[in-house]
Amino acid sequence: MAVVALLGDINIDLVLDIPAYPGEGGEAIATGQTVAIGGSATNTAIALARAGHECRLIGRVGQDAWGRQALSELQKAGVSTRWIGQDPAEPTQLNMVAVSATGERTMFAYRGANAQLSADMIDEAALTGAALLHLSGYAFLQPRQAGAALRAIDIAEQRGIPITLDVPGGVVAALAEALRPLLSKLDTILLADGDLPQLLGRPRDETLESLVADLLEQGVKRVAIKGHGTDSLLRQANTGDSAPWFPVEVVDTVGAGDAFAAGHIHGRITGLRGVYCCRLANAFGAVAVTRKGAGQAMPSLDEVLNLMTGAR
Ligand SMILES: OC[C@H]1O[C@H](O)[C@H](O)[C@@H]1O
Repeated sequence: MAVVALLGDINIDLVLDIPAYPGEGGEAIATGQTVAIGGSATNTAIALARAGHECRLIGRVGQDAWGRQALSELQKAGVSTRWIGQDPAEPTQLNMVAVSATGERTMFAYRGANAQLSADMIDEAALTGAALLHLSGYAFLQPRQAGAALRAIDIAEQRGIPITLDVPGGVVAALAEALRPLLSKLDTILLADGDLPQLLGRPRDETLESLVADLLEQGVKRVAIKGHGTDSLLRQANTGDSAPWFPVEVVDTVGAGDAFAAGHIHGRITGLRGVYCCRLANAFGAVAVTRKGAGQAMPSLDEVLNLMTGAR
């Protein structure tokens, strides 16, 4: 198995179950709650570690109980915490996540220690021997953390390490300006089709094919379009692959995109063809949505393979 370096948020998610999203100014009574580890890059790291890869997570937590819980859960999942700093001034990021009965989520975040990761904190050793560097788009929301992500990208580029970037749902408007100059550096970008126009600053009615073609012209080598109830796609310069979504019962979509990214990365670093990367990504995502929470909902490889082969 391979070494994967990942950079992004390390959070504690407080997930509240609500019957339906009440709309602005409305009120909802929670019917249940879960407190567990989350953060987009963190979730992907947990899924890849469960698939047997050596995952080195680069990030920052607070010197507090949430930070200690996060480090302990990461270690239990087999993720290396050697490159995670403990910030003396800022708390670990706490995310309030409201999940409705249909599994859709709304998040409220205080970024805390994550946003304190800076370029000078990036230790080149974290990328030594890495088959891939994976970044979460959330890392580009705050200038200091974005500087750290850019430093990691520079190191990866110098060493010829492929870079993957996940664009989380709901934040593309805030990220587009920061992400556009990076496109030519990416091996793979993973995003939802609905986020493409905003990422590229193009009209909403433009076809998916022309938007993907634009991304490829800008130098991204592979564009992975997340399916959720629909086919997922993988486009490269001369080829395109797709795979159908798995019809599972959706309990909670938090972390689904992170699991999807893990499936693609697992396929990529184990040398699988594009169509199998798509299938794996769908299966990782599908298992994740059948369970509550993010980090703890990340699937094992056995669960993924059972879903793909129809085993019970
Ligand atoms: O992608 C899901 C993650 O995004 C947010 O950062 C939450 O922490 C959650 O775990």
